[in-house]
Amino acid sequence: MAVRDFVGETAAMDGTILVTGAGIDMSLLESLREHGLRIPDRPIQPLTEEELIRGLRGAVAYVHGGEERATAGVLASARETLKVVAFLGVGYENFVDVAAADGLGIVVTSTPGAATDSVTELTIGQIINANRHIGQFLGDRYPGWRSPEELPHELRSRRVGIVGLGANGTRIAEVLRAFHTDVAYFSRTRKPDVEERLGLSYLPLPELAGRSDILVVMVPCTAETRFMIDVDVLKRLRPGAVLINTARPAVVDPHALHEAMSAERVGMAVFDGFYDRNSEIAAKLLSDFGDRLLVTGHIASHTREAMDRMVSQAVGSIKNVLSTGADEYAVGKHGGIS
Ligand SMILES: O=C(O)C(=O)CO
Repeated sequence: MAVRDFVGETAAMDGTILVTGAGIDMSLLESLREHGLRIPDRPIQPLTEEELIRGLRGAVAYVHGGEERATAGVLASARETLKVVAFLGVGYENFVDVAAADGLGIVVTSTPGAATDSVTELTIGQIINANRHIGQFLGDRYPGWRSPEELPHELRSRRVGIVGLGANGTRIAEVLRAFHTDVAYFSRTRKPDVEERLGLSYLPLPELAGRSDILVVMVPCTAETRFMIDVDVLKRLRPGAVLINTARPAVVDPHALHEAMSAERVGMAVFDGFYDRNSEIAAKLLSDFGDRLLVTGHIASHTREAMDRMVSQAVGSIKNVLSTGADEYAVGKHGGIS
């Protein structure tokens, strides 16, 4: 389809835009009216596939800011009108079936960099929280340490390993270095410039785990990274280590985590977003480890600044796709950064 036809068709369609999620400033979408899109009053939070399919009826664009899954079936149901899915965030892998979208000619975009500071803040907050046992002493509880060995350590004397040195991993390393923390990393591709700038050392994953008091997981969840933090990695951690996973839960094998927490190899684990709560292993982890397992409800990018940045970036991407069929933040076969 020629670009002009594409634009003309879109404008003539007077289609809608489906917006999902929470905390989205809808006024940031106003300029999409120029592209013939009707803007809804508020985002919705579809809970079921049927609700999502219904929400997508007549939609030309879809801002995905919620926790719903745009499966192959969902996307196929919208194929007549849907041109673009703008995912708010970078971890789209388990939320949008990009291969199916590619097959249907629907462009999927993401928002790299928009939430980096927010994700970093939550991660650093949880590192400090876990390292200093803040949660344990809330309510004016006095520790009464039985020995000096029980005392927590300053970050200056902790060894942190970061798995994944993308934008988020790099920013986390930068902040940790401000605490004079010893930081090493593992990444699919080595980053000599970052190593030099921040004084980081690179190690293969097993070695990285073996020297880490705190292991931070910051990789997308793909076929390659699913369960990459497995029994072998966890058993190498220093006893009582802290595992911080503010990326995607499934990067850590939950059965291996249960084993490592039972053996107190992992002293504390932190997740932002968790495994399917209906699964037996999720229930077991939550019931067996109490306040050694800290779980937040996927809030890493939930700040006003990150949300506004992500929505503005998504609006730019939607405009590009509707007017040219392409965008620099497109993922999958449409290229771009991921
Ligand atoms: O960027 C993303 O995909 C996030 O989920 C941030 O938490």
